[in-house]
Amino acid sequence: MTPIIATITFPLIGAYLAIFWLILPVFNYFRDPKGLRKYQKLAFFSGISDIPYCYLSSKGFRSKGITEAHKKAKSAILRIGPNNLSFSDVKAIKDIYGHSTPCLKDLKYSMTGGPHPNIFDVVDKAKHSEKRKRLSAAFAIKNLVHWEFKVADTTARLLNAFDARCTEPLPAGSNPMKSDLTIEFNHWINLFTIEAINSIALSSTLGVLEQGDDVVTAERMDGTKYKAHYRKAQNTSAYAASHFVWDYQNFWLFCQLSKIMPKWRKIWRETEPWKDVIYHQTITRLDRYQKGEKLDDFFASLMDSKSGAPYNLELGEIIGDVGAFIDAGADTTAIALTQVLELLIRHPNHLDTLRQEVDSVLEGETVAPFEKVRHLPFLRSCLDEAMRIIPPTSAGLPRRTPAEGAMILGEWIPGDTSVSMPAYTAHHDPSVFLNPEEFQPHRWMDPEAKKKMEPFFVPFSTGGRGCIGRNISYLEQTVMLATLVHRYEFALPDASWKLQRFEAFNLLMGQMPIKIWRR
Ligand code: HEM
Repeated sequence: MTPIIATITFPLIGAYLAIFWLILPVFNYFRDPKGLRKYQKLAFFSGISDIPYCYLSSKGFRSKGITEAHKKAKSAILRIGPNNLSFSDVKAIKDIYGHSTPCLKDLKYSMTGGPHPNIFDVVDKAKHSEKRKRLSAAFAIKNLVHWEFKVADTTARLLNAFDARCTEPLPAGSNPMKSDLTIEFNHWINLFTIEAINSIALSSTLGVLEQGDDVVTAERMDGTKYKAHYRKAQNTSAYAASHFVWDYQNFWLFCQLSKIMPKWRKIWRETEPWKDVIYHQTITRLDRYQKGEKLDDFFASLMDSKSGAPYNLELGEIIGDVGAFIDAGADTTAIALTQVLELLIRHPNHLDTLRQEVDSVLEGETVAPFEKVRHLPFLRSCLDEAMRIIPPTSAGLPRRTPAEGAMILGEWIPGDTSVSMPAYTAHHDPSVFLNPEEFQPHRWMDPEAKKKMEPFFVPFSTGGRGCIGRNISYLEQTVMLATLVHRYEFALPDASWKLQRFEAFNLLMGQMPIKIWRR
């Protein structure tokens, strides 16, 4: 930069920052047009900037941070940004997310979505209903039977990998040797959920379970192909956005500024293949469709109505929705399965109870048949209790009040305000879940108690924008957990070992090295 340009540029940047980051926000804070100044703040600067919330997000567990901040402030409503309110009373769930809420998905979704909104990030109610209706049959509980054989087949492929990595039984009371920790469970279970969703959604087999890694083909729109890390690209995309997206005004600027740092340049580079993986998966399946192959998968429901009439969607929309399935449908279920296994290994009494229940219905099958295990009450209690204690999507899902405002928790919240309630906060409310920090699957076994807890158990969110893949996830989780506990014994490195997490959009899990051996 020449000295003359520098003399003009730096004062301009300085003036921009002073006006838009300080003078206007402070002026608006005191002018208080929406009356939000009465609420307690997450941090000293939360009334004038979203940076404190971005900072909390960058620390890796914002849902827990927000839960603690509500407790510390002894307040059910917390101002977490100039135009952003967090709620901690479970009664707010219905107001913000319930079927009759007037709130819509917040700006976050359009900012991180692609050029064609997909079923996950589309904001407009009518457009969302149209998409959801098209896909509802494919996701319906009565149609699970279509996907069961795909899940069973993928489970059997994971067992091949696990059988090959089995070790000798662990002598009672000892810790495994490092060389016996042959399975990084979170890695393998992610490969399983990646294969399962690609099979269910696109009739595609990637071969990652046979390879033991996440390397797949990515394809640019000009047709050039290259090899890319599927899971790494997906997770890094969520990781990168989660640092900056909460400041809607400055999101783009923060992303660009971050690229000054070599660490962030590398991170953004690693995100790039994700769109090319989605493109390759879509184009490959589209080619099979155009050649007249009849396949039973989500893609088929996206292309033609039940009577066979084509929807004639634009390619961009098809790519968008395929991206939504394979993005939303893999890591969430993998997080749930890693979490439940960790908790069960740490609570051998519950693992024993679960084994007895599963063993009582299985008769030598390698993969647990869904029909035999789907109604086992303790199995379902273990899955739900793990998703209660650590919801895979723990953080507050941002919604926006309509222009005319909305009643939340008995308070009138002005229009165009961001509002949210973290599932983590709801699931750790002691007035609903007694001793919320304890893993107690039995809490779900009493039908009366269950009825009281259920409205506030929201790992899949709730209402019209609740998870459409819930039944499929339960299918995968139920078959996988029953199969694993029936076939293997497991051990963690030692009692002090801790599972690492980073909350991007979902609560991504770190490595979980385990020793396994056949029962
Ligand atoms: C344990 C597993 C899962 C959890 C915890 C989970 C959680 C959620 C949550 C909390 C939402 C609402 C997101 C928001 O409002 O921003 C959601 C939406 C969604 N999920 Fe899941 N999910 C899981 C599995 C799946 C699976 C297997 C699929 C299969 C494709 C899937 C597909 C979707 C889609 C397409 C949406 C958007 C629905 C809409 O807006 O109409 N999810 N999920």
